[in-house]
Amino acid sequence: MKRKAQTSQSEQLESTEDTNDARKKAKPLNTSSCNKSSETEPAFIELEMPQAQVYYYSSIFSLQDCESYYSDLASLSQWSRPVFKVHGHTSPAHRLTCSFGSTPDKVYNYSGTSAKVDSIDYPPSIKIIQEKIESILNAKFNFVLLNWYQSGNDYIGEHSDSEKGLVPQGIIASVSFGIPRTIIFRNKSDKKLLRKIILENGSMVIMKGTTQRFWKHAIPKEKKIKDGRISLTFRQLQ
Ligand SMILES: O=C(O)CCC(=O)C(=O)O
Ligand SMILES: [Fe+2]
Repeated sequence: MKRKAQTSQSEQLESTEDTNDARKKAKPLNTSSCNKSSETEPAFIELEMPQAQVYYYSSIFSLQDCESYYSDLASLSQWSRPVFKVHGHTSPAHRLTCSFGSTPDKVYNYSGTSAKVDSIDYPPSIKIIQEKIESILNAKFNFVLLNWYQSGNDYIGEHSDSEKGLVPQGIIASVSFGIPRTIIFRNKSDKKLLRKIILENGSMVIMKGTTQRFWKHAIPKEKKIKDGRISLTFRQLQ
């Protein structure tokens, strides 16, 4: 495997300007397939991305549930602002995070910091959300990292989620509540190859297989946005 392919979240301190520019240039959603919605299996679309497996489920939660989950999650006591240490520089993240895991020893290392389990007691709303997506995906998750972008000034820079500590080629499922935000995917070898989707309230995007190896992703700044978005990124840690 090429070293270049093994990039990690340490790249997230890159300038956001490129990514913002990318947001304007990226082709809107390209879909290669769409399944039919049913009670147990909601509709999803697969993005046309070489060497990646990315699927988008537009609304798996009702509007009413979305509102109540957003306010439950926003009132959690565990939110904090991570500080990244890269090459001797420290820099506070432009978002808040917190994490929950099945055992206290679960740690997700990234970008000179680590997401340690804040609690093994999952708040009831997170349990319900997790059960729902586990049944849709027929998969189990043992760790969830939450991101709270309080306005369009908050963002996550381009990165791929480190395979270290994650089940190789496992699933990362990101569930969104609140104001819609754009996610941009950029191919690592053909940097002009971009894809973007709007992550709507109550939606889920999943990345699996070789996605992290060949693509980066980012939630760029969108300065006009005044409202918040909370994402729950469910992960499979080893
Ligand atoms: O907010 C999101 O949906 C994505 C966050 C993300 O990429 C991450 O936590 O690694
Ligand atoms: Fe990520």
